[in-house]
Amino acid sequence: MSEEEKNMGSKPPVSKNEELTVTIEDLTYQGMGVAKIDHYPLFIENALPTEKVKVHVLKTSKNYGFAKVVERLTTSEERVEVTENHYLQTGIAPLQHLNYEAQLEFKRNQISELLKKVHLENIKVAPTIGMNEPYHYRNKAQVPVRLVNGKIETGFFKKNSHVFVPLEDFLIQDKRIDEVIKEVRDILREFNIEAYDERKHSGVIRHIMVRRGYYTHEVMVVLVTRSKRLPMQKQIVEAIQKKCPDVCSIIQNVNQASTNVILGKQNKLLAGRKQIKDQLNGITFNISPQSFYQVNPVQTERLYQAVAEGTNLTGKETVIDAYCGIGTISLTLATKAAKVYGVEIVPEAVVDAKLNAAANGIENTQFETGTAEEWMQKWEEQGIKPDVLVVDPPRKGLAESLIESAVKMNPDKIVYVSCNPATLVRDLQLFLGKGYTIEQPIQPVDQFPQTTHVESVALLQRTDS
Ligand SMILES: C[S@@+](CC[C@H](N)C(=O)[O-])C[C@H]1O[C@@H](n2cnc3c(N)ncnc32)[C@H](O)[C@@H]1O
Repeated sequence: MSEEEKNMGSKPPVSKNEELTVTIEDLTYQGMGVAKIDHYPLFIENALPTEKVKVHVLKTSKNYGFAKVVERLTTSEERVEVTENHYLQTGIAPLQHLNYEAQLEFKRNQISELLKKVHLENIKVAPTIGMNEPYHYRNKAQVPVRLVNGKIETGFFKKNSHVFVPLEDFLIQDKRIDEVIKEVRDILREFNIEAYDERKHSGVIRHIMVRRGYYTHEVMVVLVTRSKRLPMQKQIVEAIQKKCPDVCSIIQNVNQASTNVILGKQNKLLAGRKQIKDQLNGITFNISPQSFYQVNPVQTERLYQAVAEGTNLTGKETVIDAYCGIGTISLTLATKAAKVYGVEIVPEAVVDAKLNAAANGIENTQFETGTAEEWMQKWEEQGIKPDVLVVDPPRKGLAESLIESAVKMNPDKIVYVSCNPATLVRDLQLFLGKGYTIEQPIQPVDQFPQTTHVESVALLQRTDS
């Protein structure tokens, strides 16, 4: 039994409001410092391994507690001095205080540690591919709009609270997106448009969403409203077009539900086009408001290059791209394959994927709307035999049923693109038990600098191939 397990159930060795001096031993996957008092973990924001800190205990439970730094007594060599605490407090940039080299290592290490836990330390993890400029990279922003001191503001909420922090520089968003948000906010102020009030479920504007093409510079503005009607619609649209000539799509999205989900189902095109365009590795993509599109274009090109290297296509292969979004991976691979099948659950994204294939003159793709689980089974029953399967699931990873269909289809290679190392390692174990092996290091690619998110690519190969 470990010391932690022995302590479980006994009274915590610290109590709320106590002040004590501790040394940080570790960093959690959420970027919090960990200090141990008699093996009892205290989680502390803005504290890095090796640092000695005086802390105030905020909360204790049976097995762990939370504390905040009162004074930092020693400073880690890996610390970046942060003058603006908002990005840590709102969770926009929970690793902002850790230097970038150390962030990249933190991400690589997360995957290695998870592999070690399940005795797969023989699988290597390559150094994380990082960015030269790890700020202002996001091509999409979804910013809440609230009334603060009688004024409409855009910003973010402090973590786990209803405290709203107005912001103008969002640190990790494309700078032009920040400017457009400010312009739109000012226009909403000018026309006295009401901000959403979540307690009363009243008001008009809930969020401003902005997307910008990295290569095309085309901008989409989505005004997410609680009400079906957008007062002063014509004037607002004209003002946005006048102030921001790069905006080529203005959409109203209606979300009447009391929910944290940002977008509702209904889009009304107010001006311009329903989609904006962007490019990745020389291929043009149309992007609708609801469609998933990787948020870091510079790193996405590197991510997709890692996928393409893993597949090592010769032009003869049949490929399945499960969880294909708007077909970005499918179309990247289609020029090097005989046929690519894609499946995606969001209908708008499938419309985009088909449009994208046509717009790029790519004729060897077939996109289906539905769940990857159901379509993998259908394709398996239809006798489709992929040489390569690419999976790029959401954080929850793969369903066991999909893994079963995949194994029955017996592809030579499975390229697993993951945004969650925990589910990646869980799923890899299942494939390893079913005739697949991993010979090449897993490749992390830093899609989300300053945050704790970890993206990586793993290549599974059939043992008898
Ligand atoms: C991480 S994204 C990857 C998209 C695409 N490969 C890319 O790089 O842009 C995952 C995608 O899976 C879709 N999705 C989620 N659950 C799904 C399911 N059960 N079946 C098919 N697609 C699903 C999401 O809508 C999203 O587009």
